[in-house]
Amino acid sequence: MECLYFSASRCRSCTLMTVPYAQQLQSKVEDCKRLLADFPDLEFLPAQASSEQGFRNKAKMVISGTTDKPTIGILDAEGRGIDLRNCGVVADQLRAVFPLIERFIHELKLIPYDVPKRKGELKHVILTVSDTGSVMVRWVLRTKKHFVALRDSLPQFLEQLPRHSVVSVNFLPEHKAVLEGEEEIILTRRTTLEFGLNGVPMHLRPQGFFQTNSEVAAALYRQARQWINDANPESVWDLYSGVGGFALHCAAEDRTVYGIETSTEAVEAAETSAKAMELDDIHFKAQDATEFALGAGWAPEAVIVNPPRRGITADLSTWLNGSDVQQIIYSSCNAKSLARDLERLENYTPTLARVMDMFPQTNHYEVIVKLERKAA
Ligand SMILES: C[S@@+](CC[C@H](N)C(=O)[O-])C[C@H]1O[C@@H](n2cnc3c(N)ncnc32)[C@H](O)[C@@H]1O
Repeated sequence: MECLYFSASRCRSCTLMTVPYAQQLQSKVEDCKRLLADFPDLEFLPAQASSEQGFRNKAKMVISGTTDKPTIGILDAEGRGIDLRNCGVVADQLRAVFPLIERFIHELKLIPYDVPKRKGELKHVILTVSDTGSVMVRWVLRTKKHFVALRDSLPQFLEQLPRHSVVSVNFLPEHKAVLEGEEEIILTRRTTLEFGLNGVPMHLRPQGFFQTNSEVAAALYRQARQWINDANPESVWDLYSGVGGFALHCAAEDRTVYGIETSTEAVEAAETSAKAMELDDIHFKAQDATEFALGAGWAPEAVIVNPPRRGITADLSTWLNGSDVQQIIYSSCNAKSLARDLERLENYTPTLARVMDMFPQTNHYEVIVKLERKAA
């Protein structure tokens, strides 16, 4: 893919930008095979490719420059803004929102935050687009100074956005290299962005986690659903369930499903989906995954885990080894911690793996692995 920002050295985030896509995919599969080389029975299914461009459903943009001439993009090493509004990996529907952001910065006289001087108000805009085309816009402000202006202009702003869009304001008062603060005020009546991956309604709240590549996320959930349905377990736990993507895809008649996740907001979002799908034997709980497993007093037939980059805890691996769980599906965005965890899961044989290219143009990838319990 051609990127003028990359060739002009204005942005180097996409480290593989000059590598042909087929080669990128092949080297990710090779990297994954190398990291999982200690599991000789592991068969790799063909990798799931992604679109090369416009695949990111989320854009996290730093606002800098001035009210008259804001930059929407990143900061250079000195903390000055670099405009990246034509970034090719961001979804077209999000790029279409940038001119509107600029217009509202002008019209409402919003003052971009100046990092070196530690002055100004508007720090970032964080945008997400759902697969149905609705958009979530989050304005990240230093203080409440511009809040009323943003709130009062909401009707005009919403008029320019796709239907069912969500708008919020987040406050990040500290001078910190983070993207957002804890306090968030949702301005729209609608509080969640609705996705419909594979026809399954999923809801994202402003501070929640959602896979950043909708096309590949849909393929990931289909893969997990297929493996679960092949084994047809009566009970499934989805640990680290987020807004419930795996759990909701694997729900079926005569199957009990639990989704366990620490974020209460994500759990509420998952419950909204379950209600909309009229599923009764699916249960979401806000709890630490290891704590839940160790304290449950029973084990399901199958467990899905999709932890953050650090992987699952040693205690959870130990518990799984000693349980009656017959099948584990492990979806990981870090094959190194995955390799460590598969080693610890000594009572299971990893049998199938599939690289899912969630993050094209970078070295990162998701991989999903199926494990079967070894015969006693
Ligand atoms: C990689 S995301 C996966 C989310 C979800 N499975 C999906 O497909 O979108 C990891 C999730 O684990 C949650 N999490 C982090 N630590 C946790 C813990 N100790 N116990 C349970 N969930 C946790 C995070 O809030 C996040 O939603």
